[in-house]
Amino acid sequence: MAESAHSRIDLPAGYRVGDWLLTGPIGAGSWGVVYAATHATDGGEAAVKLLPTHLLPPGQRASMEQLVRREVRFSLDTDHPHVVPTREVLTVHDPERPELDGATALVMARADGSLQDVLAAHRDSAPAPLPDAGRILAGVAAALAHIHGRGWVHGDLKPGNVLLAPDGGVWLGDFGLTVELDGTHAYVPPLGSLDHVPPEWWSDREGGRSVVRPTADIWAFGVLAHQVLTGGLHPFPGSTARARALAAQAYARGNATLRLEAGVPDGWRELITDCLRPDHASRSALDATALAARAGAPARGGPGRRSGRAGRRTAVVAAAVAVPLVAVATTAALLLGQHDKAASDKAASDERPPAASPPVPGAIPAGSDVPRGLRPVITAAARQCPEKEVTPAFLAAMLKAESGFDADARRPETDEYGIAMWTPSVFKAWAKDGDRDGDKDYMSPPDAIASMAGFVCWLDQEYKKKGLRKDLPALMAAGYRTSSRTVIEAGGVPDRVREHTDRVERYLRDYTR
Ligand SMILES: Nc1ncnc2c1ncn2[C@@H]1O[C@H](COP(=O)(O)OP(=O)(O)OP(=O)(O)O)[C@@H](O)[C@H]1O
Repeated sequence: MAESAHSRIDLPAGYRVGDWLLTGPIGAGSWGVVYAATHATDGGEAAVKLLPTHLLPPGQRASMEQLVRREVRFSLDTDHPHVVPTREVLTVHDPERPELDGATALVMARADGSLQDVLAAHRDSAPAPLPDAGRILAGVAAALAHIHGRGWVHGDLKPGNVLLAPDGGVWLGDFGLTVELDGTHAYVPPLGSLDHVPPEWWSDREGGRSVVRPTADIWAFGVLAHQVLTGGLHPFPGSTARARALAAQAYARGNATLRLEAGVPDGWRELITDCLRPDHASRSALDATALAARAGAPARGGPGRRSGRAGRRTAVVAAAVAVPLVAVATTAALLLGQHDKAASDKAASDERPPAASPPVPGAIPAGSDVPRGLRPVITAAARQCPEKEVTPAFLAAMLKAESGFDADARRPETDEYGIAMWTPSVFKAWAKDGDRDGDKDYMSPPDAIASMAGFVCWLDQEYKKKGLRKDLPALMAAGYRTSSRTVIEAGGVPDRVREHTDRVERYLRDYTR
């Protein structure tokens, strides 16, 4: 299925999608292909995931389109240091390439590679934790806690979906199976990595769809943690993914015991055991918040703590004799077939305590007065702009200064309306359909905020072109109240809007502390 959707996509270097020039393919997944790209004007780097669904047979198209819509929605609405940042979402218009015309393009920050690549590189070494194992797992667990906290389930946690950022950061990616819970569970097509789905995945079906719960991610984390801490070994025996899945089901039925690899450090051993409880009910004692706390707490005696390096090496060598190579499949889906990979790792490891999640620069602080419901809208709007000054905190400061976050604000005497105080005729030139309901309405906060983000982004770029690089937030606020020309001609903030721009700067400082 996936092959037919994107296997014909073969784009030359320099192919343009929006403002992005594709430089070469990175890889392909179940229903998309990912290209490296650079920004046409500022040279910034990105990864562009092209998701063509229109060529699928009608029976598959509807459900794939739904998955793509969810992936886009989740990606735009999520802002977390351990979730791959999405810059913008575009639609490809290229009638000369029917295989691509109409495809969704997800523009993401570009990673250097995935955890799967690291495991593959260690496949011929003796089983041992990957360098940085604790930090990687703490990052993944923090991402899961965030995702679950917002009422979603990732649904496809596996090493291939853990991306490693150029600065060493850890990002969870690929939200193709990510789904918002409806109460305690949700339904998705029966897709997923056979090596990472929980035992109940095979039987818990309704109308041909799998029931998915947060505990499915917890199970997948247990498998992934075992792989990371052993250089790739799956916790269940078997030379193929299907054999390992059968072994996991035998364990879930009580016909086999869980035998983790001997070299898994003690604290992690207990955590992995809790993640791999045999059924949803017993696993649900561990939620993702507790998982993240335990995965990120080596200094307090949590999983990362371990006796001396020499002791670990002895255990690892013993394990290497007892358990030769266990193949690890990274297959994407039942629908796609499988490929196996043997994996193991160097005996030496450097398990550093995980760094605490750094605050995202420019994010809206948790305790601020920005209305909760607006935060994802503002965050998604800021993401549409590649300029570093256009942050969620800046847009929030602008909205507070413009309307005090009042969606019904009106100033008829100056012809300004709504949360972003748009003048209707000006709005028309910048209008975006932020809530994607088919129209663009300055009284709709998502439309007004997305349009504001687009306008201030353009202002920022105009100022930079003219060599105005200082106090850009104040200049954007001034340009929004007057015009870019007024600000450029004044060479700074015109006096008549100084009071307003001071307010924006003050709010921005409050949100940046
Ligand atoms: N932001 C990114 N930066 C760099 N590489 C990426 C990025 N996102 C995905 N990739 C890489 O692109 C390839 C395809 O990724 P994609 O998420 O489409 O599929 P997958 O996770 O490999 O498979 P599946 O979709 O079947 O689960 C993978 O090799 C992945 O590591």
